Amino acid sequence: MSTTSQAIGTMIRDGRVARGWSQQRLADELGTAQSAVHRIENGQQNLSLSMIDRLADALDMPLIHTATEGKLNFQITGPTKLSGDIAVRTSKNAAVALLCASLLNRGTTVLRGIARIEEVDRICEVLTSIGVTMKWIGDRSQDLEIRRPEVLTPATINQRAARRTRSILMFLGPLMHDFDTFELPYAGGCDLGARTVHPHMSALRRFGLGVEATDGQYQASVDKCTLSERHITLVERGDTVTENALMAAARTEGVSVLRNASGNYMVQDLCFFLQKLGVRIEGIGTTTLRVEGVKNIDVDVEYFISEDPIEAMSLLTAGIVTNSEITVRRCPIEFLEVEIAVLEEMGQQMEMSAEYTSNNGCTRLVDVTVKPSKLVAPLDKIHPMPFPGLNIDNLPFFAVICATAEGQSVIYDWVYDNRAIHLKKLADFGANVQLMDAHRLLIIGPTRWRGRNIECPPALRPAVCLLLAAMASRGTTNLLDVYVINRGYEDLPQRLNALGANINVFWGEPNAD
Ligand SMILES: CC(=O)N[C@H]1[C@@H](OP(=O)(O)OP(=O)(O)OC[C@H]2O[C@@H](n3ccc(=O)[nH]c3=O)[C@H](O)[C@@H]2O)O[C@H](CO)[C@@H](O)[C@@H]1O
Ligand SMILES: C=C(OP(=O)(O)O)C(=O)O
Repeated sequence: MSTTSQAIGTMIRDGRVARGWSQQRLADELGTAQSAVHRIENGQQNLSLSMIDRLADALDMPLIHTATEGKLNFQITGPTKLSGDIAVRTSKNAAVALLCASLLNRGTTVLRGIARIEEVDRICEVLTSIGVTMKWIGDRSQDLEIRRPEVLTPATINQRAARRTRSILMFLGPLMHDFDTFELPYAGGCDLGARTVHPHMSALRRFGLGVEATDGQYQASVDKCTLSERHITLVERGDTVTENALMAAARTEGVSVLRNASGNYMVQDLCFFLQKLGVRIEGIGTTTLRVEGVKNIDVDVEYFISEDPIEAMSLLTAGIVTNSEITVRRCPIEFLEVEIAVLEEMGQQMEMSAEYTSNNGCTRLVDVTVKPSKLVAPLDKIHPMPFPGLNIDNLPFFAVICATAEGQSVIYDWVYDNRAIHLKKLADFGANVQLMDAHRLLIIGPTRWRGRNIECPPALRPAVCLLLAAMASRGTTNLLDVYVINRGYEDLPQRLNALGANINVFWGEPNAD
Protein backbone atom coordinates (compact mmCIF):
# COMPACT_ATOMS: atom_id res chain seq x y z
CA MET A 1 0.00 0.00 0.00
CA SER A 2 1.36 3.45 -0.88
CA THR A 3 2.64 5.82 1.74
CA THR A 4 0.05 8.33 0.48
CA SER A 5 -2.82 6.01 1.45
CA GLN A 6 -1.23 5.45 4.85
CA ALA A 7 -0.75 9.19 5.43
CA ILE A 8 -4.38 9.88 4.47
CA GLY A 9 -5.53 6.97 6.66
CA THR A 10 -3.69 8.40 9.67
CA MET A 11 -5.13 11.86 8.98
CA ILE A 12 -8.64 10.39 8.90
CA ARG A 13 -8.14 8.40 12.11
CA ASP A 14 -6.84 11.53 13.88
CA GLY A 15 -9.81 13.55 12.60
CA ARG A 16 -12.27 10.90 13.77
CA VAL A 17 -10.66 10.50 17.20
CA ALA A 18 -10.56 14.30 17.63
CA ARG A 19 -14.35 14.32 17.19
CA GLY A 20 -14.73 11.48 19.69
CA TRP A 21 -16.32 9.24 17.03
CA SER A 22 -16.10 5.46 16.84
CA GLN A 23 -15.27 3.83 13.49
CA GLN A 24 -18.94 2.74 13.37
CA ARG A 25 -20.14 6.35 13.81
CA LEU A 26 -17.94 7.50 10.89
CA ALA A 27 -19.13 4.54 8.83
CA ASP A 28 -22.77 5.56 9.45
CA GLU A 29 -22.00 9.13 8.35
CA LEU A 30 -20.40 7.80 5.16
CA GLY A 31 -23.07 5.18 4.46
CA THR A 32 -20.46 2.43 4.59
CA ALA A 33 -19.42 -0.43 6.91
CA GLN A 34 -17.15 -0.17 9.96
CA SER A 35 -14.75 -2.63 8.29
CA ALA A 36 -14.31 -0.18 5.39
CA VAL A 37 -13.39 2.63 7.80
CA HIS A 38 -10.93 0.26 9.46
CA ARG A 39 -9.29 -0.42 6.07
CA ILE A 40 -9.24 3.28 5.13
CA GLU A 41 -7.54 4.19 8.40
CA ASN A 42 -4.93 1.50 7.85
CA GLY A 43 -4.21 2.72 4.32
CA GLN A 44 -5.57 -0.52 2.87
CA GLN A 45 -8.36 0.95 0.75
CA ASN A 46 -8.04 2.60 -2.64
CA LEU A 47 -9.92 5.85 -2.02
CA SER A 48 -12.08 7.22 -4.81
CA LEU A 49 -12.31 10.97 -5.20
CA SER A 50 -15.95 10.91 -4.14
CA MET A 51 -15.06 8.97 -0.96
CA ILE A 52 -12.40 11.57 -0.19
CA ASP A 53 -15.05 14.27 -0.63
CA ARG A 54 -17.43 12.40 1.68
CA LEU A 55 -14.73 11.91 4.30
CA ALA A 56 -13.73 15.57 4.13
CA ASP A 57 -17.39 16.62 4.57
CA ALA A 58 -18.16 14.12 7.34
CA LEU A 59 -15.09 15.07 9.37
CA ASP A 60 -15.22 18.72 8.34
CA MET A 61 -11.57 18.45 7.26
CA PRO A 62 -10.78 20.60 4.21
CA LEU A 63 -7.20 19.46 4.87
CA ILE A 64 -8.01 16.15 3.20
CA HIS A 65 -9.02 18.04 0.05
CA THR A 66 -5.80 20.06 0.17
CA ALA A 67 -3.55 17.05 0.77
CA THR A 68 -5.00 15.24 -2.20
CA GLU A 69 -5.34 18.16 -4.59
CA GLY A 70 -4.16 17.58 -8.13
CA LYS A 71 -4.26 14.47 -10.21
CA LEU A 72 -3.80 10.87 -9.23
CA ASN A 73 -0.93 9.13 -11.03
CA PHE A 74 0.85 5.77 -11.13
CA GLN A 75 4.62 5.32 -11.02
CA ILE A 76 5.54 1.96 -12.50
CA THR A 77 9.00 0.45 -12.23
CA GLY A 78 9.87 -2.43 -14.51
CA PRO A 79 10.55 -4.82 -16.01
CA THR A 80 8.09 -6.87 -14.01
CA LYS A 81 7.88 -10.60 -13.42
CA LEU A 82 4.51 -11.67 -12.04
CA SER A 83 3.55 -14.84 -10.23
CA GLY A 84 0.61 -16.17 -8.25
CA ASP A 85 -3.09 -15.85 -8.82
CA ILE A 86 -5.66 -13.08 -8.99
CA ALA A 87 -9.45 -13.12 -9.09
CA VAL A 88 -11.46 -11.16 -11.64
CA ARG A 89 -13.87 -8.64 -10.12
CA THR A 90 -17.35 -7.79 -11.33
CA SER A 91 -17.92 -5.61 -14.35
CA LYS A 92 -18.32 -1.87 -14.62
CA ASN A 93 -20.68 -2.20 -17.53
CA ALA A 94 -23.13 -4.56 -15.82
CA ALA A 95 -22.96 -2.54 -12.60
CA VAL A 96 -24.01 0.69 -14.30
CA ALA A 97 -26.85 -1.03 -16.17
CA LEU A 98 -28.16 -2.67 -13.00
CA LEU A 99 -27.91 0.58 -11.05
CA CYS A 100 -30.09 2.21 -13.71
CA ALA A 101 -32.45 -0.78 -13.69
CA SER A 102 -32.94 -0.45 -9.93
CA LEU A 103 -35.11 2.59 -10.79
CA LEU A 104 -37.71 0.19 -12.24
CA ASN A 105 -38.25 -1.42 -8.83
CA ARG A 106 -40.29 0.05 -5.97
CA GLY A 107 -39.02 -2.64 -3.60
CA THR A 108 -35.51 -2.80 -2.14
CA THR A 109 -32.76 -3.77 -4.57
CA VAL A 110 -29.53 -5.21 -3.22
CA LEU A 111 -26.72 -5.48 -5.78
CA ARG A 112 -24.00 -7.74 -4.46
CA GLY A 113 -20.30 -7.66 -5.26
CA ILE A 114 -20.23 -4.31 -7.06
CA ALA A 115 -16.74 -3.14 -8.05
CA ARG A 116 -15.80 0.03 -6.11
CA ILE A 117 -14.85 2.13 -9.13
CA GLU A 118 -15.26 5.75 -10.18
CA GLU A 119 -17.93 4.99 -12.79
CA VAL A 120 -20.12 3.33 -10.15
CA ASP A 121 -19.58 6.32 -7.85
CA ARG A 122 -20.70 8.69 -10.62
CA ILE A 123 -23.95 6.76 -11.22
CA CYS A 124 -24.55 6.52 -7.46
CA GLU A 125 -24.11 10.31 -7.23
CA VAL A 126 -26.65 10.75 -10.01
CA LEU A 127 -29.14 8.35 -8.41
CA THR A 128 -28.77 10.01 -5.01
CA SER A 129 -29.30 13.43 -6.58
CA ILE A 130 -32.72 12.36 -7.91
CA GLY A 131 -33.86 11.04 -4.53
CA VAL A 132 -32.65 7.42 -4.41
CA THR A 133 -31.35 6.18 -1.04
CA MET A 134 -28.20 4.06 -1.29
CA LYS A 135 -26.20 2.30 1.39
CA TRP A 136 -23.02 0.25 1.09
CA ILE A 137 -23.43 -2.88 3.17
CA GLY A 138 -21.73 -6.25 3.67
CA ASP A 139 -18.38 -7.24 5.07
CA ARG A 140 -16.27 -5.58 2.41
CA SER A 141 -18.77 -2.79 1.61
CA GLN A 142 -19.22 -4.22 -1.87
CA ASP A 143 -22.99 -4.66 -1.70
CA LEU A 144 -25.31 -1.79 -2.37
CA GLU A 145 -28.79 -1.49 -0.90
CA ILE A 146 -30.94 0.73 -3.07
CA ARG A 147 -34.38 2.21 -2.36
CA ARG A 148 -36.09 4.60 -4.72
CA PRO A 149 -38.54 7.19 -3.38
CA GLU A 150 -42.21 7.23 -4.41
CA VAL A 151 -41.46 10.22 -6.66
CA LEU A 152 -38.06 10.73 -8.29
CA THR A 153 -36.77 14.27 -8.91
CA PRO A 154 -34.87 14.36 -12.23
CA ALA A 155 -34.92 18.18 -12.03
CA THR A 156 -32.31 18.01 -9.21
CA ILE A 157 -29.96 15.70 -11.12
CA ASN A 158 -26.20 16.03 -10.46
CA GLN A 159 -25.23 17.37 -13.89
CA ARG A 160 -21.49 17.12 -13.33
CA ALA A 161 -21.56 13.44 -12.39
CA ALA A 162 -24.04 12.64 -15.16
CA ARG A 163 -21.91 14.22 -17.88
CA ARG A 164 -18.90 12.11 -16.92
CA THR A 165 -20.57 8.82 -17.92
CA ARG A 166 -22.01 7.30 -21.06
CA SER A 167 -24.42 5.33 -18.88
CA ILE A 168 -26.61 8.32 -18.08
CA LEU A 169 -28.32 7.43 -21.37
CA MET A 170 -29.72 4.36 -19.60
CA PHE A 171 -31.88 6.58 -17.39
CA LEU A 172 -34.14 7.16 -20.42
CA GLY A 173 -35.63 3.64 -20.38
CA PRO A 174 -36.50 3.57 -16.65
CA LEU A 175 -37.60 7.22 -16.29
CA MET A 176 -40.09 7.02 -19.18
CA HIS A 177 -42.31 4.90 -16.91
CA ASP A 178 -42.58 7.67 -14.30
CA PHE A 179 -42.90 10.94 -16.21
CA ASP A 180 -44.64 12.49 -19.20
CA THR A 181 -41.70 14.84 -19.70
CA PHE A 182 -38.21 15.02 -18.20
CA GLU A 183 -34.68 16.23 -19.01
CA LEU A 184 -31.30 14.53 -18.88
CA PRO A 185 -27.81 15.96 -19.54
CA TYR A 186 -25.79 14.77 -22.53
CA ALA A 187 -23.81 11.57 -22.04
CA GLY A 188 -20.00 11.45 -21.57
CA GLY A 189 -17.73 8.41 -21.15
CA CYS A 190 -14.51 7.49 -22.94
CA ASP A 191 -13.37 9.79 -25.73
CA LEU A 192 -13.38 7.30 -28.57
CA GLY A 193 -14.67 9.62 -31.28
CA ALA A 194 -18.31 10.32 -32.15
CA ARG A 195 -20.65 7.85 -30.46
CA THR A 196 -24.14 8.01 -31.79
CA VAL A 197 -27.23 8.08 -29.57
CA HIS A 198 -29.51 7.66 -32.57
CA PRO A 199 -30.05 3.88 -32.07
CA HIS A 200 -31.35 4.61 -28.54
CA MET A 201 -33.80 7.23 -29.84
CA SER A 202 -34.94 5.01 -32.67
CA ALA A 203 -35.66 2.04 -30.35
CA LEU A 204 -37.25 4.02 -27.53
CA ARG A 205 -39.52 5.88 -29.96
CA ARG A 206 -41.34 2.57 -30.48
CA PHE A 207 -42.26 2.60 -26.76
CA GLY A 208 -43.59 6.16 -27.08
CA LEU A 209 -40.53 8.09 -25.93
CA GLY A 210 -39.61 11.14 -28.01
CA VAL A 211 -36.25 12.81 -27.38
CA GLU A 212 -35.06 16.17 -28.62
CA ALA A 213 -31.47 17.21 -28.09
CA THR A 214 -31.21 20.89 -27.13
CA ASP A 215 -28.40 22.89 -25.61
CA GLY A 216 -26.62 20.13 -23.69
CA GLN A 217 -29.84 18.40 -22.58
CA TYR A 218 -32.06 15.62 -23.86
CA GLN A 219 -35.71 16.75 -23.60
CA ALA A 220 -37.80 13.61 -23.27
CA SER A 221 -41.56 13.40 -23.76
CA VAL A 222 -43.61 10.26 -23.32
CA ASP A 223 -46.74 9.14 -25.09
CA LYS A 224 -46.93 5.52 -23.95
CA CYS A 225 -47.38 2.85 -26.58
CA THR A 226 -50.64 1.00 -25.94
CA LEU A 227 -50.21 -1.82 -28.47
CA SER A 228 -50.29 -5.29 -26.93
CA GLU A 229 -47.24 -6.39 -28.94
CA ARG A 230 -44.39 -4.54 -30.62
CA HIS A 231 -41.52 -5.81 -32.77
CA ILE A 232 -38.46 -3.62 -32.78
CA THR A 233 -35.35 -4.13 -34.85
CA LEU A 234 -32.40 -2.23 -33.40
CA VAL A 235 -30.46 -0.31 -36.05
CA GLU A 236 -27.19 -1.28 -34.30
CA ARG A 237 -26.39 -4.32 -32.15
CA GLY A 238 -25.21 -2.08 -29.32
CA ASP A 239 -25.03 -3.01 -25.63
CA THR A 240 -26.48 0.08 -23.96
CA VAL A 241 -29.19 0.47 -26.60
CA THR A 242 -30.30 -3.12 -25.98
CA GLU A 243 -30.29 -2.43 -22.24
CA ASN A 244 -32.33 0.76 -22.67
CA ALA A 245 -34.87 -1.07 -24.82
CA LEU A 246 -35.05 -3.88 -22.23
CA MET A 247 -35.74 -1.38 -19.45
CA ALA A 248 -38.42 0.28 -21.58
CA ALA A 249 -39.95 -3.13 -22.33
CA ALA A 250 -39.76 -4.32 -18.69
CA ARG A 251 -42.56 -2.02 -17.54
CA THR A 252 -44.49 -1.71 -20.79
CA GLU A 253 -47.42 -4.11 -20.65
CA GLY A 254 -47.67 -6.70 -23.39
CA VAL A 255 -44.93 -8.30 -25.44
CA SER A 256 -41.87 -6.56 -26.89
CA VAL A 257 -39.68 -8.45 -29.33
CA LEU A 258 -36.22 -6.94 -29.80
CA ARG A 259 -34.28 -8.04 -32.87
CA ASN A 260 -30.60 -7.40 -33.59
CA ALA A 261 -30.19 -7.26 -29.79
CA SER A 262 -26.82 -7.62 -28.11
CA GLY A 263 -26.19 -10.87 -26.21
CA ASN A 264 -23.14 -9.43 -24.48
CA TYR A 265 -22.26 -10.01 -20.81
CA MET A 266 -23.80 -6.84 -19.35
CA VAL A 267 -27.02 -7.41 -21.29
CA GLN A 268 -27.20 -10.98 -19.95
CA ASP A 269 -26.69 -9.73 -16.37
CA LEU A 270 -29.48 -7.20 -16.88
CA CYS A 271 -31.80 -9.91 -18.25
CA PHE A 272 -31.13 -12.20 -15.26
CA PHE A 273 -31.86 -9.29 -12.92
CA LEU A 274 -35.09 -8.35 -14.71
CA GLN A 275 -36.19 -11.97 -14.51
CA LYS A 276 -35.77 -11.77 -10.74
CA LEU A 277 -38.04 -8.72 -10.83
CA GLY A 278 -40.74 -10.84 -12.47
CA VAL A 279 -40.18 -9.82 -16.10
CA ARG A 280 -40.32 -12.81 -18.45
CA ILE A 281 -37.50 -12.79 -21.01
CA GLU A 282 -36.73 -15.41 -23.64
CA GLY A 283 -33.68 -15.59 -25.88
CA ILE A 284 -31.02 -14.39 -23.41
CA GLY A 285 -27.60 -14.43 -25.09
CA THR A 286 -29.14 -14.43 -28.60
CA THR A 287 -29.99 -11.58 -30.97
CA THR A 288 -33.76 -11.91 -30.43
CA LEU A 289 -35.19 -11.10 -27.02
CA ARG A 290 -38.88 -11.59 -26.22
CA VAL A 291 -39.94 -9.58 -23.18
CA GLU A 292 -43.27 -9.71 -21.33
CA GLY A 293 -43.53 -6.41 -19.49
CA VAL A 294 -45.29 -5.81 -16.16
CA LYS A 295 -46.96 -2.52 -15.21
CA ASN A 296 -45.60 -2.28 -11.68
CA ILE A 297 -42.55 -3.86 -10.09
CA ASP A 298 -42.35 -3.94 -6.32
CA VAL A 299 -39.99 -6.73 -5.29
CA ASP A 300 -37.32 -7.03 -2.61
CA VAL A 301 -34.54 -8.48 -4.70
CA GLU A 302 -30.85 -9.29 -4.44
CA TYR A 303 -28.57 -9.95 -7.39
CA PHE A 304 -24.88 -10.87 -7.70
CA ILE A 305 -23.19 -9.11 -10.62
CA SER A 306 -21.02 -11.38 -12.74
CA GLU A 307 -17.31 -11.24 -13.44
CA ASP A 308 -15.89 -8.81 -15.98
CA PRO A 309 -14.51 -10.39 -19.18
CA ILE A 310 -12.64 -7.17 -19.95
CA GLU A 311 -10.88 -7.17 -16.61
CA ALA A 312 -10.13 -10.87 -17.18
CA MET A 313 -8.50 -10.04 -20.53
CA SER A 314 -6.57 -7.15 -18.94
CA LEU A 315 -5.14 -9.47 -16.28
CA LEU A 316 -4.31 -12.22 -18.77
CA THR A 317 -2.53 -9.57 -20.84
CA ALA A 318 -0.53 -8.50 -17.77
CA GLY A 319 0.80 -12.07 -17.53
CA ILE A 320 1.42 -12.38 -21.27
CA VAL A 321 3.32 -9.12 -21.86
CA THR A 322 5.53 -9.66 -18.80
CA ASN A 323 6.17 -13.25 -19.95
CA SER A 324 5.06 -14.54 -16.57
CA GLU A 325 3.06 -17.46 -15.25
CA ILE A 326 -0.08 -16.30 -13.44
CA THR A 327 -3.51 -17.76 -12.86
CA VAL A 328 -6.47 -15.51 -13.47
CA ARG A 329 -9.36 -16.94 -11.49
CA ARG A 330 -13.08 -16.44 -12.18
CA CYS A 331 -12.83 -15.71 -15.93
CA PRO A 332 -16.30 -15.63 -17.58
CA ILE A 333 -15.37 -17.99 -20.38
CA GLU A 334 -18.44 -17.52 -22.60
CA PHE A 335 -17.23 -13.98 -23.25
CA LEU A 336 -13.57 -14.82 -23.85
CA GLU A 337 -13.71 -17.75 -26.24
CA VAL A 338 -12.55 -15.94 -29.39
CA GLU A 339 -9.85 -14.09 -27.45
CA ILE A 340 -8.50 -17.42 -26.14
CA ALA A 341 -8.65 -19.00 -29.62
CA VAL A 342 -6.64 -16.11 -31.12
CA LEU A 343 -4.08 -16.30 -28.30
CA GLU A 344 -3.67 -20.03 -28.86
CA GLU A 345 -3.08 -19.41 -32.58
CA MET A 346 -0.36 -16.94 -31.62
CA GLY A 347 1.40 -19.64 -29.56
CA GLN A 348 0.28 -18.64 -26.07
CA GLN A 349 0.54 -21.57 -23.62
CA MET A 350 -2.48 -21.75 -21.35
CA GLU A 351 -4.18 -24.11 -18.94
CA MET A 352 -7.85 -23.99 -18.09
CA SER A 353 -9.60 -25.35 -14.98
CA ALA A 354 -12.96 -27.11 -15.01
CA GLU A 355 -15.95 -24.77 -15.26
CA TYR A 356 -17.84 -23.50 -12.24
CA THR A 357 -20.69 -21.03 -11.80
CA SER A 358 -20.66 -17.37 -10.83
CA ASN A 359 -22.66 -16.17 -7.81
CA ASN A 360 -25.43 -15.03 -10.17
CA GLY A 361 -26.11 -18.74 -10.74
CA CYS A 362 -25.76 -18.43 -14.52
CA THR A 363 -22.38 -17.21 -15.80
CA ARG A 364 -19.80 -19.96 -16.47
CA LEU A 365 -16.35 -19.32 -14.99
CA VAL A 366 -12.92 -20.91 -15.37
CA ASP A 367 -9.45 -20.25 -13.96
CA VAL A 368 -6.97 -19.56 -16.75
CA THR A 369 -3.21 -19.96 -16.27
CA VAL A 370 -0.99 -18.21 -18.79
CA LYS A 371 2.60 -19.43 -19.11
CA PRO A 372 5.71 -17.79 -20.55
CA SER A 373 5.50 -18.36 -24.33
CA LYS A 374 7.10 -17.30 -27.58
CA LEU A 375 4.35 -15.52 -29.48
CA VAL A 376 4.11 -15.07 -33.23
CA ALA A 377 1.99 -12.50 -35.05
CA PRO A 378 -1.41 -13.80 -36.20
CA LEU A 379 -1.84 -14.53 -39.90
CA ASP A 380 -4.96 -12.39 -40.27
CA LYS A 381 -5.97 -8.99 -38.95
CA ILE A 382 -7.49 -9.00 -35.45
CA HIS A 383 -10.86 -7.30 -35.34
CA PRO A 384 -13.75 -7.12 -32.85
CA MET A 385 -17.39 -8.07 -33.43
CA PRO A 386 -20.54 -7.79 -31.30
CA PHE A 387 -21.01 -10.86 -29.04
CA PRO A 388 -20.10 -13.68 -29.64
CA GLY A 389 -17.14 -12.18 -31.50
CA LEU A 390 -13.90 -10.90 -30.02
CA ASN A 391 -15.14 -8.31 -27.53
CA ILE A 392 -14.97 -4.72 -28.73
CA ASP A 393 -13.38 -3.61 -25.45
CA ASN A 394 -10.81 -6.44 -25.53
CA LEU A 395 -9.35 -5.43 -28.89
CA PRO A 396 -6.87 -2.87 -27.46
CA PHE A 397 -5.14 -5.56 -25.38
CA PHE A 398 -4.18 -7.33 -28.58
CA ALA A 399 -2.17 -4.26 -29.59
CA VAL A 400 0.17 -4.75 -26.59
CA ILE A 401 0.20 -8.51 -27.05
CA CYS A 402 1.03 -8.23 -30.78
CA ALA A 403 3.84 -5.82 -29.94
CA THR A 404 5.44 -8.59 -27.86
CA ALA A 405 4.99 -11.17 -30.66
CA GLU A 406 7.48 -11.93 -33.44
CA GLY A 407 6.34 -10.53 -36.80
CA GLN A 408 3.82 -8.18 -38.32
CA SER A 409 0.25 -7.86 -36.98
CA VAL A 410 -2.69 -5.75 -38.09
CA ILE A 411 -5.27 -4.56 -35.56
CA TYR A 412 -8.48 -3.37 -37.21
CA ASP A 413 -10.67 -1.23 -34.92
CA TRP A 414 -13.68 -0.57 -37.17
CA VAL A 415 -15.84 0.35 -34.19
CA TYR A 416 -14.29 3.49 -32.77
CA ASP A 417 -12.84 6.48 -34.66
CA ASN A 418 -10.24 7.45 -32.03
CA ARG A 419 -9.16 4.32 -30.26
CA ALA A 420 -6.44 3.19 -32.67
CA ILE A 421 -4.98 6.69 -32.41
CA HIS A 422 -4.74 6.36 -28.61
CA LEU A 423 -3.00 2.98 -29.03
CA LYS A 424 -0.37 4.60 -31.24
CA LYS A 425 1.07 5.86 -27.93
CA LEU A 426 2.55 2.39 -27.44
CA ALA A 427 5.28 3.68 -29.79
CA ASP A 428 6.44 5.96 -26.95
CA PHE A 429 7.33 2.77 -25.04
CA GLY A 430 9.46 1.53 -27.92
CA ALA A 431 6.87 -0.47 -29.88
CA ASN A 432 7.00 -0.34 -33.66
CA VAL A 433 3.38 0.78 -34.20
CA GLN A 434 2.19 2.60 -37.28
CA LEU A 435 -1.25 4.00 -38.05
CA MET A 436 -2.21 2.75 -41.51
CA ASP A 437 -5.40 4.84 -41.30
CA ALA A 438 -7.66 5.97 -38.45
CA HIS A 439 -8.87 2.41 -37.87
CA ARG A 440 -5.87 0.18 -38.60
CA LEU A 441 -2.62 -0.31 -36.72
CA LEU A 442 0.40 -2.11 -38.13
CA ILE A 443 2.52 -3.52 -35.33
CA ILE A 444 5.92 -5.13 -35.83
CA GLY A 445 7.30 -7.05 -32.86
CA PRO A 446 8.89 -8.07 -30.66
CA THR A 447 9.40 -4.88 -28.65
CA ARG A 448 12.16 -3.90 -26.24
CA TRP A 449 9.88 -1.94 -23.94
CA ARG A 450 11.28 1.13 -22.18
CA GLY A 451 9.63 3.26 -19.50
CA ARG A 452 8.72 6.93 -19.89
CA ASN A 453 6.45 9.66 -18.53
CA ILE A 454 3.12 9.85 -20.26
CA GLU A 455 -0.38 11.30 -19.79
CA CYS A 456 -3.24 8.78 -19.82
CA PRO A 457 -5.27 8.99 -23.01
CA PRO A 458 -8.93 9.87 -22.33
CA ALA A 459 -10.01 6.28 -22.96
CA LEU A 460 -10.11 3.47 -20.43
CA ARG A 461 -8.74 0.43 -22.27
CA PRO A 462 -5.95 2.23 -24.16
CA ALA A 463 -4.88 3.75 -20.82
CA VAL A 464 -4.70 0.27 -19.25
CA CYS A 465 -2.67 -0.90 -22.28
CA LEU A 466 -0.10 1.79 -21.47
CA LEU A 467 0.01 0.61 -17.85
CA LEU A 468 0.65 -2.96 -19.03
CA ALA A 469 3.36 -1.80 -21.45
CA ALA A 470 4.95 0.14 -18.57
CA MET A 471 5.02 -3.04 -16.47
CA ALA A 472 6.91 -4.82 -19.25
CA SER A 473 9.27 -1.85 -19.69
CA ARG A 474 12.76 -1.43 -18.34
CA GLY A 475 12.96 1.70 -16.15
CA THR A 476 10.39 3.99 -14.63
CA THR A 477 7.13 5.23 -16.09
CA ASN A 478 4.99 7.97 -14.61
CA LEU A 479 1.48 7.41 -15.95
CA LEU A 480 -0.30 10.67 -15.29
CA ASP A 481 -3.93 11.37 -14.44
CA VAL A 482 -5.28 7.86 -14.08
CA TYR A 483 -8.93 8.77 -13.32
CA VAL A 484 -9.86 7.08 -16.55
CA ILE A 485 -8.38 3.76 -15.33
CA ASN A 486 -10.05 4.04 -11.92
CA ARG A 487 -13.31 4.59 -13.79
CA GLY A 488 -13.36 0.88 -14.60
CA TYR A 489 -10.87 -1.02 -12.40
CA GLU A 490 -10.85 -1.47 -8.63
CA ASP A 491 -7.53 -1.26 -6.78
CA LEU A 492 -5.62 -2.26 -9.91
CA PRO A 493 -2.13 -1.19 -8.71
CA GLN A 494 -2.57 -2.89 -5.34
CA ARG A 495 -3.81 -6.10 -6.93
CA LEU A 496 -1.02 -6.18 -9.54
CA ASN A 497 1.54 -5.42 -6.81
CA ALA A 498 0.32 -8.52 -4.95
CA LEU A 499 1.49 -10.47 -8.03
CA GLY A 500 4.90 -8.80 -8.02
CA ALA A 501 4.37 -5.54 -9.92
CA ASN A 502 5.96 -2.34 -8.65
CA ILE A 503 3.32 0.38 -8.98
CA ASN A 504 3.19 3.34 -6.65
CA VAL A 505 0.16 5.63 -6.48
CA PHE A 506 0.86 9.33 -5.99
CA TRP A 507 -0.91 12.68 -6.20
CA GLY A 508 0.23 15.80 -8.03
CA GLU A 509 3.26 16.21 -10.26
CA PRO A 510 6.05 13.61 -10.52
CA ASN A 511 9.48 14.60 -9.17
CA ALA A 512 11.65 16.29 -11.81
CA ASP A 513 14.55 13.79 -11.36
C1 LIG B 1 -21.52 1.27 -20.43
C2 LIG B 1 -21.25 0.25 -21.49
O1 LIG B 1 -21.81 -0.84 -21.44
N1 LIG B 1 -20.35 0.58 -22.42
C3 LIG B 1 -20.00 -0.38 -23.45
C4 LIG B 1 -21.04 -0.31 -24.54
O2 LIG B 1 -21.21 1.04 -24.90
P1 LIG B 1 -22.41 1.42 -25.89
O3 LIG B 1 -23.40 0.32 -25.98
O4 LIG B 1 -22.91 2.74 -25.43
O5 LIG B 1 -21.64 1.52 -27.23
P2 LIG B 1 -22.02 2.41 -28.50
O6 LIG B 1 -23.49 2.38 -28.68
O7 LIG B 1 -21.34 3.73 -28.35
O8 LIG B 1 -21.35 1.53 -29.62
C5 LIG B 1 -19.97 1.54 -29.76
C6 LIG B 1 -19.62 1.88 -31.19
O9 LIG B 1 -19.92 0.75 -31.96
C7 LIG B 1 -20.67 1.12 -33.10
N2 LIG B 1 -21.52 -0.04 -33.42
C8 LIG B 1 -22.02 -0.83 -32.42
C9 LIG B 1 -22.80 -1.94 -32.73
C10 LIG B 1 -23.07 -2.22 -34.09
O10 LIG B 1 -23.80 -3.17 -34.42
N3 LIG B 1 -22.57 -1.40 -35.04
C11 LIG B 1 -21.79 -0.32 -34.74
O11 LIG B 1 -21.35 0.40 -35.63
C12 LIG B 1 -21.44 2.35 -32.64
O12 LIG B 1 -21.83 3.17 -33.72
C13 LIG B 1 -20.41 3.04 -31.77
O13 LIG B 1 -19.54 3.84 -32.52
O14 LIG B 1 -20.67 -1.09 -25.65
C14 LIG B 1 -19.42 -0.73 -26.26
C15 LIG B 1 -19.20 -1.70 -27.43
O15 LIG B 1 -19.30 -3.03 -26.96
C16 LIG B 1 -18.31 -0.83 -25.24
O16 LIG B 1 -17.12 -0.35 -25.82
C17 LIG B 1 -18.63 -0.02 -24.01
O17 LIG B 1 -17.69 -0.33 -22.99
C1 LIG C 1 -15.68 2.33 -23.69
C2 LIG C 1 -15.87 1.95 -22.45
O1 LIG C 1 -16.72 2.52 -21.56
P1 LIG C 1 -17.88 3.63 -21.75
O2 LIG C 1 -18.94 3.03 -22.62
O3 LIG C 1 -18.37 3.79 -20.33
O4 LIG C 1 -17.24 4.86 -22.30
C3 LIG C 1 -15.15 0.80 -21.87
O5 LIG C 1 -15.62 0.26 -20.84
O6 LIG C 1 -14.12 0.40 -22.43
